[in-house]
Amino acid sequence: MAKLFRAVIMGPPGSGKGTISERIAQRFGLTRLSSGDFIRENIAANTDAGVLAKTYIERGLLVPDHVMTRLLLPRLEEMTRHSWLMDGFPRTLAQAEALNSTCDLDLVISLNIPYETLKERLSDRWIHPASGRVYNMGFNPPHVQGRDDISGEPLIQHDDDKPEALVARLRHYKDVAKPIIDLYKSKGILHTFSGTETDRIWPYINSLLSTKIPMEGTHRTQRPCTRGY
Ligand SMILES: Nc1nc2c(ncn2[C@H]2C[C@H](O)[C@@H](COP(=O)(O)OP(=O)(O)OP(=O)(O)O)O2)c(=O)[nH]1
Ligand SMILES: Nc1ncnc2c1ncn2[C@@H]1O[C@H](COP(=O)(O)OP(=O)(O)O)[C@@H](O)[C@H]1O
Repeated sequence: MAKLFRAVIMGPPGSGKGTISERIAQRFGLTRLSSGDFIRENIAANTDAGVLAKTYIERGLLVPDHVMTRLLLPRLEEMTRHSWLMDGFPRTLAQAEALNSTCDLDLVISLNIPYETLKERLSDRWIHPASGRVYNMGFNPPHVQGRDDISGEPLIQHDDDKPEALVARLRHYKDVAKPIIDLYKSKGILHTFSGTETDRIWPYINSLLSTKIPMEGTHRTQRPCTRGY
């Protein structure tokens, strides 16, 4: 029987996590989860955690670990029938440890992309906030300028994609990601992909996942997101 599959994708801002997650979700039928989208949904719905999270995001800060885990872990525990890929969580070692005590991950993808490449990409990134679809005016422009391909709704640019904010984000990523990457390496589930172009990295990710993920339509088992099952 097909086994459910749970994975995390990590990488600095602009490394292509959103773009690659979307491809993985389409190709393998995984549910794509994004911590940022989830927080934005909670802010829009005015939940207690959303209101609290907003006060941090507005100041350009990470949402504290206890708020993130309270928001996300119950959601993951509900996903007993879906294979999923998580983007944006864990972002600290404490989050990784909390996830580890709730869920057995099958695989972690870590993207290793040069700084100059990241800077170029992010200055040209546009997003459809409702779906999380990302566009780049050179790499994958929308069919109609400024509009999402599927909904036709307007695209927006995040303030923190500006160059001055980016340097600090990248430095911060390096510091906090190192212990998380070490943790997943020690568990033997880390796969690192390096390069300057998503289209060149994608075939390697695709072939790795083809050997690991049951294809869409074969998700027959139920697997609680709890250790020990
Ligand atoms: N020129 C070029 N642009 C790319 C390539 N791959 C992705 N992009 C574009 C799409 C976006 O506009 C931007 C960043 O990609 P993503 O939003 O997928 O990155 P990621 O989710 O890691 O960023 P985040 O953590 O949300 O800031 O770069 C590539 O190979 N070449
Ligand atoms: N795992 C997380 N831990 C703490 N804060 C988070 C986490 N994921 C998202 N956030 C908060 O939500 C914001 C938006 O997240 P995201 O959409 O991933 O965009 P970005 O990382 O590009 O800022 C982040 O800047 C951060 O404040």
